[in-house]
Amino acid sequence: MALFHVARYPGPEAAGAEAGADGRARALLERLQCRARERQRQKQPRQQEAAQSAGPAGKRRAAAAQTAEARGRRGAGEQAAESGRRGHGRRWGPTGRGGPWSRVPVGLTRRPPRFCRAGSSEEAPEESGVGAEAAEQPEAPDGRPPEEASGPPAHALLLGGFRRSRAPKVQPFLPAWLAEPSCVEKSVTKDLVPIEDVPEVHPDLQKKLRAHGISSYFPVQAAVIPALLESMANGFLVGRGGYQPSDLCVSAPTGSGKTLAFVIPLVQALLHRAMCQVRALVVLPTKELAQQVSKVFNVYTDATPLRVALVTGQKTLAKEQETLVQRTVDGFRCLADIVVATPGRLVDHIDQTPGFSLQQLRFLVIDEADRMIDSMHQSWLPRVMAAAFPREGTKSLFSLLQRRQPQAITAASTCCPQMPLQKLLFSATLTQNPEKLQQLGLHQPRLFSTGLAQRGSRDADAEADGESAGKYTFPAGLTHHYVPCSLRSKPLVVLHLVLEMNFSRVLCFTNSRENSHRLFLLAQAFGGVSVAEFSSRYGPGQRKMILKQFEQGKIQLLISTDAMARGIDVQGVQLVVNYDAPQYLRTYVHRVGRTARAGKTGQAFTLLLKVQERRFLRMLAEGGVPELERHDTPSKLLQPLVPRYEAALSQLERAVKEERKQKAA
Ligand SMILES: Nc1ncnc2c1ncn2[C@@H]1O[C@H](COP(=O)(O)OP(=O)(O)OP(=O)(O)O)[C@@H](O)[C@H]1O
Repeated sequence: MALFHVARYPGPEAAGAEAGADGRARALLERLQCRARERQRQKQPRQQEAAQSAGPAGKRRAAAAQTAEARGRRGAGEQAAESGRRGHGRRWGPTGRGGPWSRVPVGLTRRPPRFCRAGSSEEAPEESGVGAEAAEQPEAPDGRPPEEASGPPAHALLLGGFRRSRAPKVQPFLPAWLAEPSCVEKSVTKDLVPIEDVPEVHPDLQKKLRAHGISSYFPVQAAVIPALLESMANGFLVGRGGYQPSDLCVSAPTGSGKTLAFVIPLVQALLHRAMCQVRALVVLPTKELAQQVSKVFNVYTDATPLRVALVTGQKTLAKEQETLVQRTVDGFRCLADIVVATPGRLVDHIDQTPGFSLQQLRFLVIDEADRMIDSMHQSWLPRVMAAAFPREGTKSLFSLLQRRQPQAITAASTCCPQMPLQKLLFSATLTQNPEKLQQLGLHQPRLFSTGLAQRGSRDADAEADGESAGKYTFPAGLTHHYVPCSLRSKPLVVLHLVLEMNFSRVLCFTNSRENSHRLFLLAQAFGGVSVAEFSSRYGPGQRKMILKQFEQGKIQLLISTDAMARGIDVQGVQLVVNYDAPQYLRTYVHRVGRTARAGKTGQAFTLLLKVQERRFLRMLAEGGVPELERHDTPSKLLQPLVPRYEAALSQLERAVKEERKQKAA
């Protein structure tokens, strides 16, 4: 089983922690030295005074104390110099060579400092450990503790008297729109709104919704659809008085129906457009997701004049160009009203497709917005904005409607009708970090959220970048479990879960392509379960086929990398297994969100090694995951599978060798 790599959490055992402890040790040591020197400076006049008043005996004691203290300072100075020389390497105790304790590595010691009496109970464990290294002295040769040996007298506190005061917590300042979102019910089984109760939606669209088995709107749809329709009440143009509609951000759990929350209003807004122009652009992180969203658009634009183009790189550039523009005698004709794209391919078309124009773009939807913000380094958004807002003076067929970036409203700016560009952000894990959101240049944004309002702004700083403070909400029908197991037994536990639970669709996530492939080969060799893998080893066409077969129930166990963790909506996934525990809470949210969608129930099992347990469970608890149920798999349950498993392992070894040979050839 050494063939499987397991991503380990960087626990205290990890080398990184040791390096971190070194850095902290050095900082603490410097602080201690500084304080000791200061205390000494304050003490010196008092000692001299006392010595003068106590006569020759007192003078001797004072001199001894000073000598000892100087010795202590020298020792600490050497330590600091030594640590400076060695950089981040492993360092040794302060008095250097000789003493029986002196070769204890700094990062490993956890004893409290003997000289740090005051305040030592308040210190963080790492700091206590480091402090012990910094301040501790060797025992005297006669075995007496240093206080009793020839060092300084007990009352001469060399280092100590310091108390670690808590730094006041900096409260974040959140803009009002983030701090006070419009609250949305998180459960899709509560607060459903019958379709007829939202009369703003076009009757044809209502009919289509019913035809597809949708009789009520989920809470996020009931909140967002009317808000969006209202913001476009003035048609494509800016409202009277220069009114520009607000950008919208939507944060709602996985499987809560966010896709229809933008598809319905966008289709309705474009239903009566006069000319075909690209008015709506939807950007998504992966080809599969883009394909899924374009399918939903196709359903609701069917039997309308609206055209949807998918640009993801699945076809050649030329083929995609044919769906976007057509050359005419006097220029180009646009062929798409709605473009669904991945960012890279979109930029290719902006650069290389003659006649492809975003100057009439009215809606920019950024789905899986937090992931898209992470990919901002690709500069796709500035490229889209530059294409959507032409430089002043550029001649255009639609110069009457030529628009400028939102700016201060003046009498002059309101005299020409302008088409606004409204940004719509959607995610189950939308960041609340204002700095990150600022990169999107949102205009008077409005937030719809299922979870953040209850927590208020206080927790938002914890959320700022990462993964804590109970900020995410999960589908109500999802139950979370963890399975303690060893590295050796992990594949066996997966097979046991799949066979024991007898689910027709199980999605199993690993942290790498390699792990997915080997687990797939092993499960295949084990037999008794129809298994496939989904990763970048396969081309888009093959991946599409695999997804289809999985949806049809032809594949019982699909082993996947995180390529499938986000947004993919496969009906009837009952069980998600995290073969490798995800490293980030966001990843966990999206992986387990492939089950328990649209009000259904589902289960998530995470396999945890002993070293991962504490940290992983803490991460989830801080992130608002309902308590995980422990699911033990005693060896007597696994035992019957072992002989087949051993045989499968041998087959796997052979298969891996064979693949290596083929690669090398
Ligand atoms: N009002 C509704 N009634 C019944 N089913 C619905 C409704 N709205 C959406 N659905 C179904 O719910 C499922 C999940 O919807 P969708 O993919 O939009 O979720 P999501 O919120 O985008 O999830 P994720 O965050 O994982 O991308 C889809 O299969 C969709 O058809």
